[in-house]
Amino acid sequence: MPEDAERAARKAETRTRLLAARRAVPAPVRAREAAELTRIALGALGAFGVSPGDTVCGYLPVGTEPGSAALLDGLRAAGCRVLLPVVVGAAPLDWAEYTGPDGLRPGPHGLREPSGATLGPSSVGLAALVLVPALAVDRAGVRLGRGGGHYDRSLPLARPDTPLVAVVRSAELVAELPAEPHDVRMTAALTPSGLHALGRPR
Ligand SMILES: Nc1nc2c(c(=O)[nH]1)N(C=O)[C@@H](CNc1ccc(C(=O)N[C@@H](CCC(=O)O)C(=O)O)cc1)CN2
Ligand SMILES: Nc1ncnc2c1ncn2[C@@H]1O[C@H](COP(=O)(O)OP(=O)(O)OP(=O)(O)O)[C@@H](O)[C@H]1O
Repeated sequence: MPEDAERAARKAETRTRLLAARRAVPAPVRAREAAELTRIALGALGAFGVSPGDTVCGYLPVGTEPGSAALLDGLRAAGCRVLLPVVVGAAPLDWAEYTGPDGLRPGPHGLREPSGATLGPSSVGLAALVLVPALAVDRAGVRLGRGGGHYDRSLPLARPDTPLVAVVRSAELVAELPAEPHDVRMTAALTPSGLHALGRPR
């Protein structure tokens, strides 16, 4: 098998294994982990250089993903403007403001997306912090996502000094993942056991 096809097959297999492991976590454990993620993320805003009035790009978890709407509500209560991704085919992600649970409508892949105006793909460049959904992340900051390449096309539009924080379960922070040239490196991992700096600080 050519090298690329081999790596793609390995990544697909890893995604299947990680999603199955997430599904095996009992709902009460997931809820406890989500509460820890909220506590740790809100406690770390100052360390990330995020102040009231700043914009934070987050995401609404789908299925068994770590995270919660409560984390987004907490960011808003801390005075942040929260943007959520809006999928537009294979283009870089668009973004729209999260105004609370009532301002959402169903999107693709079981996602809920803001029903308000989209702000354009470059609005990720307004973010003081980006919380990035991931299936796994390694110590060097290499992220494994859903396989659509959405975040890899969008994150180059973030400011170079903006922390890019992958949100994962503790077992999903791993020693090494297969890296590709287009992979945008994460600067930290947010897990229910704490925040972990990854790769080289930026
Ligand atoms: N919450 C969240 N939002 C996101 C992403 C993500 O990974 N998580 N994305 C990252 O790029 C983009 C959307 N890409 C996605 C691609 C596939 C699936 C997916 O496989 N959904 C499952 C249902 C969820 C599950 O049970 O795990 C499905 O369609 O069956 C979700 C999002 C932008 N928004
Ligand atoms: N910057 C980019 N420009 C064009 N294509 C890209 C870019 N980044 C990734 N892709 C393409 O997207 C596909 C999926 O990439 P990858 O496996 O890294 O996705 P992922 O990071 O796991 O997914 P996601 O970000 O959607 O969660 C690959 O075919 C890759 O070539």
